[in-house]
Amino acid sequence: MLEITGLTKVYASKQKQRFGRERAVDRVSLTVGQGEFFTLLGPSGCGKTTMLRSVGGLESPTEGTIVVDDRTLFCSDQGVDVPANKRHLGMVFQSYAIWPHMSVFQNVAYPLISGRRKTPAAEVKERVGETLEIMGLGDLASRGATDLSGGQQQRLALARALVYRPPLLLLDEPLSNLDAKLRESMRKELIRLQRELGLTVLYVTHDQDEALAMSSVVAVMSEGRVEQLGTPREIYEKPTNWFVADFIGSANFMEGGIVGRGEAADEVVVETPLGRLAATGNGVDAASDAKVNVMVRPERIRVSLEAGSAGQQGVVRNAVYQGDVIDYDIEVRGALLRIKSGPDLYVTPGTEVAVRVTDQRCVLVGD
Ligand SMILES: Nc1ncnc2c1ncn2[C@@H]1O[C@H](COP(=O)(O)OP(=O)(O)OP(=O)(O)O)[C@@H](O)[C@H]1O
Repeated sequence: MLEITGLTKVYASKQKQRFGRERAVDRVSLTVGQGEFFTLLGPSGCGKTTMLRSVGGLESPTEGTIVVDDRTLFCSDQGVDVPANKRHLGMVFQSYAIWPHMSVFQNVAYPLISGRRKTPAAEVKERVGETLEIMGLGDLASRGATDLSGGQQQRLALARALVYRPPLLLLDEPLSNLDAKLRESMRKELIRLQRELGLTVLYVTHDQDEALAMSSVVAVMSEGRVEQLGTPREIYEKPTNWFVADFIGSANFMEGGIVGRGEAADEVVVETPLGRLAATGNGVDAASDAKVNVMVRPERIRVSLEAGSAGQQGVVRNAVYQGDVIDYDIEVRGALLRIKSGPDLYVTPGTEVAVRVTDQRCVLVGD
C-alpha cells in the first residue's frame, strides 16, 4: 500500500553541521500494508514528523522513493515530486486547523467542493452526513466549528480528513492537545474507526502507551533511523537493543555472565543479581563468556513478604502508590530494581522482601 525506500532528508541548515547528526531522516525503508495502523514512534527530533510530511508532500526529501498503491509520489532519481494537493491523502496534524468561520457541516464538506473537486450537492450532503454520523457529530452539523469541545474539534478534523475516503490517512500526534481521559476515549474511537472503515493509517507519536495501544505495527525511530519494527508485543517483550528496551515502557537492565546454554536453541542461562535467568540471545554472542545485559520488565518481578519464599532477598527503598499498581525501588545484591506489583501488597521502605523473576525467557540486549 505504502512503500518507502531509502528515504533521506537533509535540511539545509543541518548540512553545514560539522559534527553530530546531519540527516533528519536517514535512508529509511519500510512498507505499510493495506488496512494497517502503522506508527512511527520515537523521541522528539528523531525524524518521525519529517517522514510523515514527506509522505504527505509537505516536505521534499533529499533522496528516496515513496509509492502509494503503485503510484509514485516521490522519486529522487526520476525527479518525481507530486504536489501535496494531488496526492489525495488524508492528513490531520497536532494543531488540527479547522476553519473557525465555518459550521461543522461546511468544514467537512470543504474537501469535496474545493479546487477542482465539484461534487454534486446531493452527494456532498449524503457523504458529509454519513461521515459526521460515524464520528458521532451528526447532531452538531449546523453548529459553529469553534463552539465545540476539544474532543469534538478533534473528531471534526478527522471527519474532514476522512470524508473523501483517502487510501492513506496521515496522523501527526492528533490526540496530543486533549486531556488524559479524552485522549483515552479518542484512542478507542480511532481504532474502532480504523477497523470499521478498513483504513490504512500512518501515525506519528512520541507517546509509547498510545503506540502500544493503537498500532498493528510500530517502527521505533532514533536519530533518523528505524531501530526496530514489529508488533506492539514484539517491541515491548523482545526489544532488539538497549534503546528500544529503554524507550518502550520501563526496563531493568542487569549485568550478568553467561553460565550455560538454556533449553531452547537460542537460549542461555545468565547469572544475575536476581539469580540464574533464562534469556534469549537476540543477536548477542551467546558463545562468549563476556558480560551481557539482561532486560526484565518491572511487572515481571514478583515481591513477596512470606518467610521462606523463593527468590532473592531485597530491601524496599521506595514505594509509590499509584492506585492500580505499587511502583517499588528494591535493592537486591547491590542492584536497584524497579518493580511494579499489584495493589494488594503494600510494603513500606526499609522492609525486607523476597523478589523473583516470573518471566520464563528474559531478553539479552546489546548496546
Ligand atoms: N525546517 C527544518 N530545518 C532544519 N532542521 C529541521 C527542520 N525541521 C526539522 N528539523 C530537524 O530535523 C530533525 C527531525 O525533526 P522532526 O520534526 O522530523 O522530528 P520529530 O521526531 O517529529 O520530533 P517532534 O516529536 O519534536 O516533532 C530534528 O533534529 C529537527 O531539529
